[in-house]
Amino acid sequence: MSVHPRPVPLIGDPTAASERAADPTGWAFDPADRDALHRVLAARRDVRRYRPDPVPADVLERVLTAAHTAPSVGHSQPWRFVVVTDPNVRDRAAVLTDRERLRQAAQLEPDAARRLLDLKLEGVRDAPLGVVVCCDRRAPAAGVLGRATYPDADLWSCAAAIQNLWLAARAEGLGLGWVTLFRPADLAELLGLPDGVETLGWLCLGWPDERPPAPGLERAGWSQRLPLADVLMTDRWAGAAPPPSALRGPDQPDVVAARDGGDRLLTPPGSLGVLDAAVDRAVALGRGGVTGGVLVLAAADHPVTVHGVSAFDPRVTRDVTEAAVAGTAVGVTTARGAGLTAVVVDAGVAGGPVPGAVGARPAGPRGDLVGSPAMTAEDTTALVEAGRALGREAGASGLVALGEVGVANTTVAAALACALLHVEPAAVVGLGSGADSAMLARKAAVVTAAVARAGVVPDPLTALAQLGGPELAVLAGVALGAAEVRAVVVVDGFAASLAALAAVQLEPAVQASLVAGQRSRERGHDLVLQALGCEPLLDLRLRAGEGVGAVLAASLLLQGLAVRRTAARVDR
Ligand SMILES: O=C(O)c1ccc[n+]([C@@H]2O[C@H](COP(=O)([O-])O)[C@@H](O)[C@H]2O)c1
Ligand SMILES: Cc1cc2nc[nH]c2cc1C
Repeated sequence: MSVHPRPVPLIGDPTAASERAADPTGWAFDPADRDALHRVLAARRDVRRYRPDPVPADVLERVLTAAHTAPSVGHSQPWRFVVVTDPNVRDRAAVLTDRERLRQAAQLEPDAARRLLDLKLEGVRDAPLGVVVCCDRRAPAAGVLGRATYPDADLWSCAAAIQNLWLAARAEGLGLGWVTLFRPADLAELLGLPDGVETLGWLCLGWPDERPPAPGLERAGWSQRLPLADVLMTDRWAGAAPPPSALRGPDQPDVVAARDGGDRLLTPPGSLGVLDAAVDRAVALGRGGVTGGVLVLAAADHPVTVHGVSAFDPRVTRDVTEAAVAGTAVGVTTARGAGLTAVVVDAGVAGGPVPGAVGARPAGPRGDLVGSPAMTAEDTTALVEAGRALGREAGASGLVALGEVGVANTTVAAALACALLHVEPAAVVGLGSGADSAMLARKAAVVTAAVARAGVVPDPLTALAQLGGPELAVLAGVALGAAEVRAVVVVDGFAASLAALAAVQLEPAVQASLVAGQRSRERGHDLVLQALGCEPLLDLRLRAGEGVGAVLAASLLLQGLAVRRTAARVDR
């Protein structure tokens, strides 16, 4: 293997993963600078008394620049600083605080009220400058990275700007007092703020006429700084039960080592995109050396076919399964081309056991979902366990691809999706192997009725028993067993992905073993991939089932692993 000088980017971070690994602490400031930072943090005070002397423009610009250097959600920089020097505005603001002070005191018990009135809270009148930090909230939260989930993160960003301003002011010897004794609407009106712009209060800024060694409220006995231990918890809220889990994802050093390995190739880091992420995953699991794998193809029929929900006769399930055993069905043929072997599992094909297939068939009654559960709880558990054993075995040496065949199982999968994802049938009912609009409407009605019959579904095993199917129970088990032995599990289309999702809901660490092979043509598949947190390698609008997408992706992954093993390296 050839070794080349490391291509150093001309822009951005020039450091190499090897340098960072050799000295993880190499980004630190020297101890004197670090200690200075901590001195500033400890000496920051809320100042309420000021000298009237002006703040020089260059000093003001430094502290405002510090504020503007703050972190912000999605780099949205939502802060706007209104620097108030006009005595008219300042005096009117001071009146507002006078009012609120008395109103707040009136809410308190008499003694507490007197203590509050003893405090000098406003400082607005004495400070030469007022800085009103405003948050411009007019951009829709969903458009800002990180704000769709935490809509108030823009306000927190402004609070971070205030903290920066405060610390920078302290380093200059300036005092700052953060006053929130305002009705926000009053302050907004005083400053003429447009709708959608909110204030975070008024910052008094100027040379301090007090140099408090400790926080004023602490000295006045309102409160004490709590010991750090009182506010610190580890992993979970104190007293909360740990989640039961038998499996673990790869250790963090292995995750980082996988990325380091990628960084040593003669190519820009992550240049293979989604494939690189999948390769990293495999390497972190200790599977960087794999050169093959197994397609586990699970087959079953479904009583729900009586409702006219598939474009095909149920007999097709058996035909495909027999062809798979013979090595000629589309899925196993594709697997062979990809360098994978196949294990065909008969998880309940109608017409009796399929010769040559591994048998893992339900013993008890099967239901049509609408009138009765898909299968019994005992059968569900047994099938998951049978799958688990197969997964362990298949995963011992290589990749494990999940494939299924079962006429009408896109209806089954849609019902299972409703239970596992808490979504409406309309979001997950799709064309399957070729429904028309009338059949789509029947599928939606069947799924709706099935979900209503099943009622509240407390856990994934119950979901599989009530609204799933035997091939999906087997595949959920395969994912569990393969993850147990740290194999990479390549997931196929809609139904196979729901089996993987059931496994993840049973054991969250399974997710670390998953690679989404593809985004299929089926309507609800993307929602399932989102819930899995997996970006698919391929998007070919496949609707072949049988693990076709999984093995095509597995082939790509094997190529990616070979590249990772054999491509030119850089020297550091
Ligand atoms: O993988 C998919 O997302 C996918 C999408 C549509 C159809 N299928 C296959 O088609 C069959 C189910 O389709 P259907 O219309 O009978 O529910 C089943 O055998 C699946 O393997 C698979
Ligand atoms: C022919 C046929 C082959 C399949 N393979 C997986 N699902 C299938 C559905 C049909 C209908």
